[in-house]
Amino acid sequence: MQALVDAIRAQGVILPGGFLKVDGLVNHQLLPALTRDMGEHFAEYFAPLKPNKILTIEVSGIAPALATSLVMGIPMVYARKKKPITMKEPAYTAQSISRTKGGVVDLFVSSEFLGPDDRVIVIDDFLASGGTLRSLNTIIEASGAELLGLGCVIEKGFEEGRLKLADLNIPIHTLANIVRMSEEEGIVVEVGR
Ligand SMILES: O=P(O)(O)OC[C@H]1O[C@H](OP(=O)(O)OP(=O)(O)O)[C@H](O)[C@@H]1O
Ligand SMILES: O=c1[nH]c(=O)c2nc[nH]c2[nH]1
Repeated sequence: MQALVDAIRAQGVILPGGFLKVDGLVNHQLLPALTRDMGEHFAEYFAPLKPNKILTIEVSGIAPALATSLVMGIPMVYARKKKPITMKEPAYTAQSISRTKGGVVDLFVSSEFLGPDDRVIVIDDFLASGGTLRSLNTIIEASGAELLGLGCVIEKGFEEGRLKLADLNIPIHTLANIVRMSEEEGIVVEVGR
């Protein structure tokens, strides 16, 4: 998605530890036209798989997942990181590592909104190590739903999450790929794959 690549080149900042700050378009402020385009790209790519549900994880996955759900006309469910008292049991749970905040987080999805009838695509903001998708897949498997594919806004190709998830045997589609980034070279980014 060329507009996303341009926005990353214009606004992306390299932070210590191999982190990319894109708070102006993905992780803090959201841009309506860019976010709508993300949804349209994911919807077009995943429509042939005929999903009936989108799963994401709070917080930064919600915007691209909702944009996709609006175009596809299917519900979007987000895994919660704290179990509210309103959540109906049984809830499926898995642990994941928060890359930006550090530490282990618990993820919860109620059986009320995910089950054996669901054909699921996962939409998230970043694909880095692939650990988060692995955790969501644990939840999907426990629920009896079927995982059809993964869409992420930004892939950090140098972390090789795509390779690490190869055993899942699902299509993975990203909108921009960070090939590498360093002080010397800056952010080397290309249209996703
Ligand atoms: O492929 P991975 O190595 O798992 O990294 C990707 C995950 O890291 C971030 O989550 P995080 O909890 O840090 O941030 P958020 O609260 O902004 O969603 C991001 O939102 C992805 O879910
Ligand atoms: O804002 C972010 N920047 C990153 O580099 C990253 N990697 C995983 N998750 C991330 N979130």
